[in-house]
Amino acid sequence: MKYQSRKKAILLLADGTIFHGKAVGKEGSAFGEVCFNTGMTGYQEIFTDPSYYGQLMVATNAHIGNYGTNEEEVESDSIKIAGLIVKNFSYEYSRVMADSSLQEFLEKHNLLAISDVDTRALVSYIRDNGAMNAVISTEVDDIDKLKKRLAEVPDMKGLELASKVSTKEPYFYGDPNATHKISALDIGIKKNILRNLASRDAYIKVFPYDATFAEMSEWGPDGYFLSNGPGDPEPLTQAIDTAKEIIKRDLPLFGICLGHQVIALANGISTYKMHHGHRGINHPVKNMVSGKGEITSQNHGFAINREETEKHADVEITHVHLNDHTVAGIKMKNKNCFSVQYHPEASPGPNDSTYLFDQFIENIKNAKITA
Ligand SMILES: NC(=O)CC[C@H](N)C(=O)O
Repeated sequence: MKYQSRKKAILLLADGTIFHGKAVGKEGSAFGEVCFNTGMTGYQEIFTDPSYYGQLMVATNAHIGNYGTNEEEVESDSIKIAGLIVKNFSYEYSRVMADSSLQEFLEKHNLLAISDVDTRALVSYIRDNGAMNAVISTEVDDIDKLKKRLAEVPDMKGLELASKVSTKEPYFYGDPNATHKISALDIGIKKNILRNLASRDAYIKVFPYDATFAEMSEWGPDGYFLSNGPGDPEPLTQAIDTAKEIIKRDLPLFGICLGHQVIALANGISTYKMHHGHRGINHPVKNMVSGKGEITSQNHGFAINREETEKHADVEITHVHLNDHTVAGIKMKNKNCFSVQYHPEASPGPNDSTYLFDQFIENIKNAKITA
């Protein structure tokens, strides 16, 4: 499509600020919470990551689309972001492994994207003013109408979204003859987590977001996993109860991101909405046990309360985010339970934290020995 022929588009923030751009292809309006990701690569994985459900994603990388898309590089079966905001959109692409252009991929999934936005100014605006609801739209002639519709979009704080992305029915993943059986609660699970578990000799049964402990334990799993996912963790009352039941019985439990927040809530530690969150693939984390640094992939807008965690008798902080000293990982002192706020299954990398999957499998093996 010719640059000149593209329709005008805007990004309107909830505080009334407007950024100008052009429609990439499709016309219309898309609403959500605006957030930015600083990763230089991995756009297709980001768009399909269920944790982004309900969010308008700004890519800080100045060129998006230039390496096309590949059917296999998805974290779920559809695009989960609510809309896309970029600086330069590449209609052309070049990569041996690519099977289509990003434009075709967006069209197939019916996603609204706008380009030619001053994303550097936009990102520093979000950094200064915090994450907020916004709309991207080609309906630029009636801003007041857009403002009214935007005012009706619910706040991310308090929003339960896991039910929108979770599987409706339980399903199995991996080799049925694998050594370890794991029950995973799908509150927005990424495919690469399942790949990481299955590649460590595990067979996984994935359950809907509201599965009870009785349902998850019925097939006799060796360990339990709580996934990443979108929205505020606090309204996930059933998931929190299920976590409590697993913890009470001291069964092997591992949680990632939203799953980590659910484990904290199950321990009575509160969560809060961050100013603008962490989204990128170069976030520095310190492992407080080994003293080593890890470069990690992150994607979260909520975090667990650090003071409450420090004071907690049964919970220990194992990982800290080095930019803002928020809690990046915990373990329970006398239970077989640990979790991280970041993404050890990062794809594309970094792969510094994949040892956490090995640790989970070790925990499962040890529990089998002592059982
Ligand atoms: N990646 C995730 O699991 C994100 C968890 C949660 N929705 C948050 O924004 O903090």
